[in-house]
Amino acid sequence: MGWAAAIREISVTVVRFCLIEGDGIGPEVSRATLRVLEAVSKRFGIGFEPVLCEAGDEAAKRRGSPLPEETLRKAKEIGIVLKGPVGETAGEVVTVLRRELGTYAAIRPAKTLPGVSPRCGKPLDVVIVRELLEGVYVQTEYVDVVSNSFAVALRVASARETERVARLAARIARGRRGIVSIIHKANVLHGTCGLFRDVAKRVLEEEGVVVEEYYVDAAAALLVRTPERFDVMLTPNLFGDILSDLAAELAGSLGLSPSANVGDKTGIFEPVHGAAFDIAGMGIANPTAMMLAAAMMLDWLGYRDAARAIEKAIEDALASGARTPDLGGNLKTMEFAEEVAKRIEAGNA
Ligand SMILES: NC(=O)c1ccc[n+]([C@@H]2O[C@H](COP(=O)([O-])OP(=O)(O)OC[C@H]3O[C@@H](n4cnc5c(N)ncnc54)[C@H](O)[C@@H]3O)[C@@H](O)[C@H]2O)c1
Ligand SMILES: CC(C)[C@H](C(=O)O)[C@@H](O)C(=O)O
Repeated sequence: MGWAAAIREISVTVVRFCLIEGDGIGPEVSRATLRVLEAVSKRFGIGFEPVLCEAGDEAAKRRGSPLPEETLRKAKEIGIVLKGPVGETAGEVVTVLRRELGTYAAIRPAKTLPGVSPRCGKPLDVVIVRELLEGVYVQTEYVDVVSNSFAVALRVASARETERVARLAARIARGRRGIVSIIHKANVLHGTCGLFRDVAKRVLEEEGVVVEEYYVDAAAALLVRTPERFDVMLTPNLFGDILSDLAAELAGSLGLSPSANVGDKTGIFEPVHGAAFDIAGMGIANPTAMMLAAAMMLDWLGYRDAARAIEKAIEDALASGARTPDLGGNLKTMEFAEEVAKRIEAGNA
């Protein structure tokens, strides 16, 4: 995907990572992704050492906590997490992991892949760069417990976090069309969105990329009407959450988009989608987003060829007509995984 070179360049022979399978379809897309990593291992000789860590709704039932102490300790010690979606406890797992590992930006590509019909009639190819530690995600809320009729949430924006996520967006943009669209709502939220817009604009101009800005409501409409006008979209936390689901679905399916949540030396790689309880246990979930999350992990670690092989095998499988029901096909999750894995093993992806 060409974004990682600017972030980190390390070389390891065995990739040790925490694997959180999660809830709902999480274990299904995780198993499919492990099959693809097995193929990568055969083809490229990279060793993988997934350290199974529990987190999510099931962990809460079994261990009394959605994010057991042991999981948090291992995640911080290893610093690399590949995770499936968790369920209703996401607010106690995902947001805490992001804060504890200091992953300040979510890089969320949404791209219409070969043979996939975009939902808006036009292909989409955008990267959402989402600030990931601030906004309302500081999760500081006050409820008037006496009347139970009033609640207030804190929203945080700092120059420091805005600046580093903007510098990352600029680096990503330089490897693409050189344009960053700042998404905000500074016409109403003069303080928080105003700061985000002003700091981001200054930094992006310093970085020498073309800067555009859009109010988030219009950006949502324009993403559907004229997706080609966007390339890299830099967003505050909550807007990025919403727009990345929209972009993934417009590109073809929520099952297609990965997220690389990166810190200075830590990374959490996950699909954008959730636990999809409505289809869990049916073996029909699209594992592409989680496979692409694994590809982003490899890219970030410096294994460009292996990452590209996963992307190419997915593209080739889709182009050949292999697809899961969300894309109008009838393949099961593991059948699609086999289509991808065999292309990697054969060496023609
Ligand atoms: N990062 C995370 O761990 C994460 C992210 C989002 C939601 N969640 C959690 O997931 C649970 C369900 O959330 P939701 O229903 O709002 O959103 P969702 O993303 O799970 O599902 C929305 C719709 O998209 C479909 N879908 C999602 N992923 C798919 C895939 N890979 N293949 C095919 N179809 C797919 C689902 O079937 C559903 O119709 C909630 O408990 C939520 O808290 C977790
Ligand atoms: C589940 C939730 C905590 C999470 C978020 O809001 O960030 C999810 O929607 C995402 O996009 O990763």
